[in-house]
Parts: sequence; C-alpha cells; structure tokens
Amino acid sequence: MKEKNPWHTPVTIIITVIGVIAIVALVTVAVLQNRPLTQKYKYGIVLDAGSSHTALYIYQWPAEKDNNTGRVEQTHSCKVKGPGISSYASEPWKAGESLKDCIEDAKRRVPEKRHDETPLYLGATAGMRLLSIEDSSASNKVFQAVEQSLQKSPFSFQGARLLSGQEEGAFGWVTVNYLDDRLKQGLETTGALDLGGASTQISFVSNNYDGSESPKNSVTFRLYGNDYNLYTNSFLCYGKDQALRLTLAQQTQSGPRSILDPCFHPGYNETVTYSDLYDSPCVSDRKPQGAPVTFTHLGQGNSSQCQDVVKSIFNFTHCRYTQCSFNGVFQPLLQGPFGAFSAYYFVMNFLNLTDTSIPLEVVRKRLSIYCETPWDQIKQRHPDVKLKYLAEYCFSGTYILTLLTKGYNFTSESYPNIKFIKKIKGSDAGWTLGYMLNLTNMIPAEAPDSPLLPHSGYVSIVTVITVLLFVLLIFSLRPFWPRCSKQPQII
Ligand SMILES: Nc1ccn([C@@H]2O[C@H](COP(=O)(O)OP(=O)(O)OP(=O)(O)O)[C@@H](O)[C@H]2O)c(=O)n1
Ligand SMILES: [Ca+2]
Repeated sequence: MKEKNPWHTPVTIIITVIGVIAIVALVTVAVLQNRPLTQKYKYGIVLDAGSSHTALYIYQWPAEKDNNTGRVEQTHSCKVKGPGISSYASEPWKAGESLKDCIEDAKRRVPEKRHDETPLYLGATAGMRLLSIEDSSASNKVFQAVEQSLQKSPFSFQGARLLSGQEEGAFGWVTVNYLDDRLKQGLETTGALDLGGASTQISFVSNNYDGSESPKNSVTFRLYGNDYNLYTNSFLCYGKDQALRLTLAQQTQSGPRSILDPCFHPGYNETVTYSDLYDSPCVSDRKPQGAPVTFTHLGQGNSSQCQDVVKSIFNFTHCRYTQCSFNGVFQPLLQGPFGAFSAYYFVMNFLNLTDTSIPLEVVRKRLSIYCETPWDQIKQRHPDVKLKYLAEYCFSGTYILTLLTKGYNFTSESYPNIKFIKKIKGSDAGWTLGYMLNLTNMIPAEAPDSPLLPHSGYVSIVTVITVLLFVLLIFSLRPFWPRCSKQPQII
C-alpha cells in the first residue's frame, strides 16, 4: 500500500499556513512600527536679543508629534556679530542689519520647503529693558528696525517683543526642566539661575511657598497634568556688566582721577571715561558732579577687599516679608537642585571652578589666588582670550560667589546643589526654548495619552509570540522529524 505523504495531513497544512501568516503579519507590524526615521521635522527659530549680544537658535521636532510627547531639540545656534541690539539706539537700522547673517545661516539650515511654516520669534531682555527706561522712543525704533529686517525673511515672523523679567526667569526654568525630562514625569524640579550682562534671574519651586506673600514673584503652570507654583525674580542691573558699573560707581562717587580697584589684577591700568561709565539707568543718577572727564582704573588684586566692594552693591537693610534675598525682594527658602547657566557658566568654566563638589572655602581661596596674580602674567597665560573678558574674570567670579551666598543665601552646605551648565542634551540652557514651547503650545496642560504599551513591552511581547509560533510550527512538523530509533533487525 502506498504510504500517505505526511505533508498532506490537513492539520499540518492549516497550522503551517496560519503560522506563516502570523509571522509575516508580525514582521510587517514590527517593521512599520520601527520604521527608520525618514520622518518629517518641523522647525522653530528664536532670536535671543540680550544686552551683550544676540543669538539665534533653531529647534526641531518630529512633525507628527507636536503638541504632546514630541522632543524638541536645538539643532543649531548662530551668534550675531557685534553688540546687543540695544547698543544701536543711535542708529537703529544697524540693529536690523546685524541679524542678516544669522538669518541667511538659518535659511540654509532649515529645509526650504519648511521655511514659510517655520515660526520666527525675537525676544529682547535686559539691555532693551534699560533702553526703554532711558529712552522709550529709541527702543521703539530699534524694535521697528529689527521687525522690518525679520519680516523680509522667508520664515513666519511672529513679532519682536520685550520679555518681562518674570517671563525670562520662568521660561529659563521651563527649558531646564523640559530638557531634563522632569516635567512629563512629575519629578522634583531643578531651579534655574541665569546671569546675563544686564539682569539676573532666580527661579525655583519651594514647597513652603504658595505665592501669596509676594504675588509678583509667583508664576503658576499646569504642565503634563502637574501644577507648579514657581517663585521667580529678575534683578535688573545685577547682570554682570551692570553689576561692574555699580561697583565702579561705588568707587568713583567722589569723582577721583584714579581708583585702585581690588577686583582687578595688580598692574592693570586703563583709562575710563566718566560719561561712558555712568551712561546707564543703573548708575546715571549717581554721576558725581564736577568729576574730570576720565579716571585711571588701576588694579590692586585684593580679594577680601573686592568681596567688600561687591557686597556693598547689595542692600540688606529692609525686608517687609518673612525673608528676603536682597534689595527688599522676597525669596522663599531655597529648595532642590539648581542649574546655573549663561555667564555663571562662562565665568566659572574659565576659572576652572564648575565642579561644585569643591568646598566653597576652597573655591574662594582659589579665586583669591587668581585675583592676586599680576595682570601681565594673566595675559601671558591666556593669549587667545578677549582682553575685555580676561580683565573681568576676577570681578565676575567674586560677584558670582557674593550673589549666590550673600544675595540668594546659598551656604557651604547648599552650594553643591548648584550645577554650572551650558547645555542640556545638546540644547543651550536659557529662556529661548521655554519661550518657543509656550508660544507654540507644545507643552500640554494635561498628560498626553500614553501608548498602550511602552516600546520595550511591545518588543518583548512580539518576540515572545514569535518564538511561541516558531515552536508550534516545529512541533506541527513532527511527522517529518527523522526517526532516530533503531530499526529492528531481521535476521
Ligand atoms: N565667553 C563669554 C561670553 C560672554 N561673557 C560675558 O557674559 C555676560 C553675559 O552673557 P549673556 O548671558 O550672553 O548676557 P545677555 O543675554 O547678553 O544679557 P541679558 O540676559 O542681561 O540681556 C557678558 O558680560 C559677557 O561679556 C563671558 O564672560 N564669556
Ligand atoms: Ca540673557
């Protein structure tokens, strides 16, 4: 009798067909779900018009993911040549001109077919705040000039405006916590310390603070389903360039022909014009009467005297709240970790002092050794650093430590909670990203629906099912397994 072909067993055929279909389906789904990133991106551009300079940032995020879980990241930055836009008060058109190179750069960086749908924002901070106090018509003209220039770009220009100090502080905090993934997960947040040229911001969440004691320092957010009550304050004139003016004003009140400045290196010698020094609303009302045209700014390099002069620009005499930082400004108890960026980072990085596990006392000691180093030696050691920056690092380091400890009340114990940072996951720390996320509604108030399974869960389940099906298939082919048992021998 002809033996039946085991391949033709109906059960085997059905199982094999189902098995093959299932595997093909699974592979298709897996391939589709994990298809390579040929996805489209959207872009956003923010110009940070700071007091000392303007910078352009390009952000990008996956096109189908905006408005919820999409990761926005900085892909490029461009530093505008020349000073901040507020320096063009007497020739506003130059402020508009100055932005052109970075806009050209952005045109090359953002794919052409996305240009007209890419929002472009300009936010101005403390330099323009000071100019608007000093001469509001000049500040309007500067804004008009930059608007005219940006309207000519192919991007979707959304306007140029002055940020309030609260916005600047709050958006810096949003940036840091967004990039650290702290908002989506409802984790303890990181405070933000921003030191600019003309103003400085401190923003953090403090549990014992409900916002009622000083409403002007309170910003509330609902982000990804969590409520935040943020404390924030911006100190105009306490950015490091204006703080330097404050200390120089302090030392030139009697209109001297020369000063021996403890915050500058021994041997430093520069001529300063009184009218330049006092040309800022931060000090203009204190210009000494009958002073000569110039004074000689001599360095002395005396750290403890430098600390005293710097301390003298802070006012600790009055506080009508339960507690204050300085100048009568309310501040709740410091809480949690802090990220300190912009000039905090530039200065501490130059001084090799970004490591906050170095005890504060040791940091002070190293800074005083640096300050006491003669100017000639400093110049020799750093031939490629801009002289203006180089001359000021002793003052700036002393100012930063004084602001943090005397101003904000960080102690030897809480100092290690500060991290001096420039970038987080490739994006610069600063207010620009938070500003754009807010204006594009990219952080939802409520937590977005999460996928049924996390990616790892999905991959595990697909793998387990595939293995099971494979085993099933092998067993269904059992009739074809080679028989290993010995055939009974017929003698
Ligand atoms: N490598 C660098 C770059 C900048 N700076 C100094 O850092 C300060 C401020 O930098 P920044 O954060 O860019 O300030 P702005 O945004 O321009 O000012 P503001 O935020 O007050 O408007 C300036 O004194 C600038 O001279 C520095 O010391 N070293
Ligand atoms: Ca700034």
